[in-house]
Amino acid sequence: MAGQETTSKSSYSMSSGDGPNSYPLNSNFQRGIVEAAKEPVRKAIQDSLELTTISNDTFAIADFGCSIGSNTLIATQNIIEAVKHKYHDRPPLEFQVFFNDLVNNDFNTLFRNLPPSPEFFAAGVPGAFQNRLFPKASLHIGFSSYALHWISKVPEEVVDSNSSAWNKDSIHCTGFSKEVAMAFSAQFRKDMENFLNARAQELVGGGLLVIAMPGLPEGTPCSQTYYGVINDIMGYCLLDMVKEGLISEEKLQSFNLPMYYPPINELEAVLERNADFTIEKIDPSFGSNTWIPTTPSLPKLVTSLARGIMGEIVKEYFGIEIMDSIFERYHKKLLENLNNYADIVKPLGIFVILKRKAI
Ligand SMILES: C[S@@+](CC[C@H](N)C(=O)[O-])C[C@H]1O[C@@H](n2cnc3c(N)ncnc32)[C@H](O)[C@@H]1O
Repeated sequence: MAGQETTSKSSYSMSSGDGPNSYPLNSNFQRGIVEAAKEPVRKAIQDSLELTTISNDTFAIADFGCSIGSNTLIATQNIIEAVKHKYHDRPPLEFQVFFNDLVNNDFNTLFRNLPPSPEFFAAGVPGAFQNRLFPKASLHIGFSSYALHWISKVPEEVVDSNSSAWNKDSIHCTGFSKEVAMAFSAQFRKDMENFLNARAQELVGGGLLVIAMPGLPEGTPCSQTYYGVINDIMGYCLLDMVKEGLISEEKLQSFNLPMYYPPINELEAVLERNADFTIEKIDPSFGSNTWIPTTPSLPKLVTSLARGIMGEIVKEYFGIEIMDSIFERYHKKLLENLNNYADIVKPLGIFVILKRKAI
């Protein structure tokens, strides 16, 4: 739709700074994932990392979609410890850690929170991870946690009122027509292929690519998962605000979240099609213990999670003046409907270890 504002741009990032609504203070769930990844990452480094040489004794690690808070620092520190342990009997390594995220990411806050004397050389690498970001064969380990479900853009047909895949009825998940779901799925497939192709060029032979991301168990509709609930509640709040005349219907109709939670079989199919990596491990029910059960504190936790993730998008699209009102409604709706969520499938993660084939 020429000239119409849509959410199809790819410049959104997590809520910046370190204030009460920022991503660093609202990402405990993601921290649980990074902590759960510690042991399988250690094991993969011990058993599967297969480097013939490490030139200049320099070991390069990149975190794709690192965001702002301490989660990326925990994840990269865990990798460094495991690599040091594996190579303890060779000359000491120097570590270089590259923190990648979109250009709008608040890299300043990230770098301000580095430990005073980090045992690595740190660098920020801005740009979309669907593209090449590093020279050929220059990385030993790539890592990405809870970032690859962000697709590079909302598919064009989804915001085109002339298309059968025009999504005017739902911001995400419940209410998606078959055509809308197919458009999101195709965009995810394309983005994931680009991500894998770029990393295949950047990793050395025998290097590892570690991925943790949300996904859906086979046969489970998104609406029956916490991921679906988180996004659908936002949709219901926005709809209420349309009814009250606080935002226009047209504005809501063109709003979509650039996210896709792949069913496990869709992700597996993309991984298997890639000829450059061997699949060392796929765990389709990863990290579910990091979630707390349905308790009265859940609405607060989920609201803070949703604000950390969706806050910037909502602010940019609907304006800063309605932010507090939206998230107050969000919290209230969760409280009112708590009983409806008792049977919702816990958030499930997918954990993948890939090894770059010899080049
Ligand atoms: C939910 S956060 C996860 C951050 C961090 N890995 C963690 O575990 O806390 C997802 C991050 O992915 C980033 N992201 C989304 N799309 C991206 C892209 N195409 N390229 C690079 N980063 C991207 C977002 O800006 C955001 O910081």
